[in-house]
Amino acid sequence: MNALTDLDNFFTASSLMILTNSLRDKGWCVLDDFFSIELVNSLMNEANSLPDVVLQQAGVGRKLSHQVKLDTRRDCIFWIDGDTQARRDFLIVMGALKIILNRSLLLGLFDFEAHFARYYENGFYDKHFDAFVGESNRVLSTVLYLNDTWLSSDGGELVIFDEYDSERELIRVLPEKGRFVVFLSESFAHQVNASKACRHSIAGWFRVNATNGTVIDPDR
Ligand SMILES: O=C(O)CCC(=O)C(=O)O
Ligand SMILES: [Fe+2]
Repeated sequence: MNALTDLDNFFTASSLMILTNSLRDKGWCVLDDFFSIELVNSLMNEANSLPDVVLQQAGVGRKLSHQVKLDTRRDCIFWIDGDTQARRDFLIVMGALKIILNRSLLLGLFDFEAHFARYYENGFYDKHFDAFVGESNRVLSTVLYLNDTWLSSDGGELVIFDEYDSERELIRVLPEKGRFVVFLSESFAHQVNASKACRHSIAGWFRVNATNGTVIDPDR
């Protein structure tokens, strides 16, 4: 994959337009075929071949308030560093997207963090926000779905709720291969319905820098 010489090469002009317009107008977007199928395939191979022992039970809260709570969240995760070509490629592409989004929406995004997520049968994630106003530096949430096939009977939908009425369902997204979801982290409550098959995805967050007088960012 090329270095970041020509940012737009990774994406089609039309999908970038849909993404930026939707984020500006609604604050969320669902796109199919946003990434090349080669990249999605190699990420799926990686997700599939990660052995159970390297995955960690996902928790809620950050740093000192981090806790594993199996009654609210049941998925296993593996943070993505540039350890393999596919992971490096994904981070490069998301870095390109960060620059494009900063140029078109002036979001001031600073970095991107992401993990593979595996929801085994009966895995779920209760309704939550990825960020709380004034408490987090996560600005944009992203999810890329990897499973080669997904039937509606497999469940595992991502449900996004209305930003002004968090009881009202806005959209239900089936985790179909290559589907990419982006939404404002502080604005939209969402949940993952119980999955009846093993569900593979990459969840990621674009963040702003939270360095202040006492704490240096980045930190997880
Ligand atoms: O996998 C999904 O559809 C969403 C996951 C999620 O909400 C999260 O990891 O915070
Ligand atoms: Fe989330």
